Amino acid sequence: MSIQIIRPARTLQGSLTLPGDKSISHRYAMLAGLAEGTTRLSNFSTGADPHSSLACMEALGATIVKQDKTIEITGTAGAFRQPEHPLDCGNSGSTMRMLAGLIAPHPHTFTLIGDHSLTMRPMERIRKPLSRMGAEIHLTGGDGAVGGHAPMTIVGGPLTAIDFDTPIPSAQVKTAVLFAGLQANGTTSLTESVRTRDHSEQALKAFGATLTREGEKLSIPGHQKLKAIDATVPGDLSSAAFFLCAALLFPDSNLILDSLGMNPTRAALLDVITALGGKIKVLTVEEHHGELIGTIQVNTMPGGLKGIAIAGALSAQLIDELPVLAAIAPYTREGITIRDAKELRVKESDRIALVAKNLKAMGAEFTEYEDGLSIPGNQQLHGAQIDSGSDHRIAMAFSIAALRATGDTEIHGAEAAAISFPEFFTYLDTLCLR
Ligand SMILES: O=C(O)C1=C[C@@H](OP(=O)(O)O)[C@@H](O)[C@H](O)C1
Ligand SMILES: C=C(OP(=O)(O)O)C(=O)O
Repeated sequence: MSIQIIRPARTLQGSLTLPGDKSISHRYAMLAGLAEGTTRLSNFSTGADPHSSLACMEALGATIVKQDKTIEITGTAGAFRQPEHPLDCGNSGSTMRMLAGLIAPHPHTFTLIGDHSLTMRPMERIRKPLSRMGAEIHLTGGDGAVGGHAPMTIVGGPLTAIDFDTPIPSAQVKTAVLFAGLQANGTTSLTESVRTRDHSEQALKAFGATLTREGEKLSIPGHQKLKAIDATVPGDLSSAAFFLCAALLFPDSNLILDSLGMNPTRAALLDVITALGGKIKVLTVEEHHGELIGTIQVNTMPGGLKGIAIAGALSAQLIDELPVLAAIAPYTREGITIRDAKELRVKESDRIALVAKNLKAMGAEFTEYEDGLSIPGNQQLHGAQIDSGSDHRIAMAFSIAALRATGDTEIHGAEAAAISFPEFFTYLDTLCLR
């Protein structure tokens, strides 16, 4: 396990191009693997998770050529092969859940495995709709709080369209159903309880699929064929979140981020940054395959950080950014409250418990709830030993809290950052002035 030492900083300045978005990279990798022809993707995510998706595509018969951040994927033209070994999804919930929907219509038996963390995560949420469509899915366990989990076996075959109402807000569950519906008999419809990130809808259209939305109802006809694309993956806003929050901590910070993904279903963080007292200037914005890509400049307004209450749909839309928002909450004036975020307990770690443990280590006061945290403002944190719990977002979130603490902070298990953002510590060092 590696330890990274973070020293307090004086301010944060510079400009960055972020590596490609993790969510979009997964989807492009999977749809390219199913499509006919060779897809060329530049600025593909450098995180380990989307590379787990690529490895699964290779095991299913796609040909992958990697050259730095450019990836060429020659697809299977709709016919995945029987893999020789279990499909290893590593640490990636996105890979396991979305892949399940993609492969379930194929006439093979698939075993999906993952690391210790992924093996603890709930999979019943995708088993339910996919088995309603006719897939035979066996999960492990099922009695504990999490319910059935990996290893998962899928006995694939022809599927039938369903009408599905998503009980929990999850873009991964939505995607599993859409990817299965794309290849099923009939038209599959899906209504979301909360509108989650729409990268799958945009990606499906980019690869040539038909998909419609009427109000909150999405419909996808089955038996559709996909065609390869050329695309550039926008910079990852959830990775940018760490530097955006760091910029808020210092009065004279100045941060420019270019080629950044700004999909409106993903960009709630930009509104939160503004509400907290950050000033965001959008310098450019363009659209590519349905995704907005822009350049933004972030500064702080005089008067310090306000506070915010995050609840309801906003919690779902900000789900991956909540750990870093919680980590900077003590430095705000009014504090930050996060509710309706129970999902955080079943991510790569129990993120509510780990945020609480690490805030406490740094000397903060807070209240922990089953579905969130309330963290008062006007608190000075001190350097501490941070436990990442092998969770990338926890390792990075507390590196940001450390920038305004008194004394140095040790991030234990810092290597976890590579799951989504291997360059994180190098970029942080470049941007921080001490
Ligand atoms: O669809 C996606 O790419 C993701 C959806 C979210 O998970 P859920 O679908 O479980 O909410 C998020 O936490 C994850 O990092 C990526
Ligand atoms: C929850 C995350 O990813 P996944 O569900 O794909 O493991 C994340 O990146 O924070």
